[in-house]
Amino acid sequence: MTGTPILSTHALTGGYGDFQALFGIDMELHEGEVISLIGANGAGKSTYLKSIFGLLPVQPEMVRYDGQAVGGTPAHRMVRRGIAMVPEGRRLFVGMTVEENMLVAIDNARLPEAEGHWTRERLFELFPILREKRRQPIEDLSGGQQQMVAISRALLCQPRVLLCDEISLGLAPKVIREIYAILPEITAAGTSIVLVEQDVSLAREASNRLYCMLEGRITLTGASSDISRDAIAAAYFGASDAVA
Ligand SMILES: Nc1ncnc2c1ncn2[C@@H]1O[C@H](COP(=O)(O)OP(=O)(O)OP(=O)(O)O)[C@@H](O)[C@H]1O
Repeated sequence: MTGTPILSTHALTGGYGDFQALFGIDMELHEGEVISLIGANGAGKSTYLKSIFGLLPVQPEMVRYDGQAVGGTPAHRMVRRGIAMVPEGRRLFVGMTVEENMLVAIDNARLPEAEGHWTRERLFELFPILREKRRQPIEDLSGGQQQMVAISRALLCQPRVLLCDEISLGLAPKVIREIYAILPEITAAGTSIVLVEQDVSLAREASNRLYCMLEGRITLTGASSDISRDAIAAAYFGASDAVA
């Protein structure tokens, strides 16, 4: 790909205290693109997203966003700059309503709701069930509906980059399709997406390019439509000939 990426990482290393989980991750995300990151449990996908998003320590030059070194910037400032995350497990606020959960990140948003593309009204059009349930406590919603709230909360930050950590996990196929159907709308609105996804078929279909991770390293990358299933299987499980 040509041009300056909106987000990139450079020999990114990281982990938890003395435990190193990531060993030099290079990645580029260009404007309007969806990239997916696949890999087995424990490969380091969530750790990688957290490292980008300022939830784990990294060196400044390891993460570049919009032409600047931003590695290690705290998450709330990342949000203000234009990076938002839908975390694994959704992390919604129990005891608050659907709408309160949606609004919780707005104070920190890159743009005020009225100036941004994403408004509650727009999100209620995309996810009509949330309009219906807007005054209900979040714990009364199904898993899929809660995921819609988590995505809405992130979009209300008006991000230029959206990091999604396993948004399909534990959801019924119909709900997954409903949620994935809005990804083109998100990119059309000017937001590029990094998608961590366990389901390889879903990851391929939804993304322009794919990265496969194994034990903290990228073992395969290429255009999602070009990479063969055999190459993915080899990269996923660690055969030495996994080359795109
Ligand atoms: N809070 C933590 N403290 C210490 N080690 C951790 C912590 N979270 C994850 N790890 C370890 O870091 C490595 C990478 O885990 P990570 O959760 O990033 O993998 P993953 O690819 O996202 O897997 P999953 O799909 O299961 O979430 C694993 O060895 C894991 O045990």
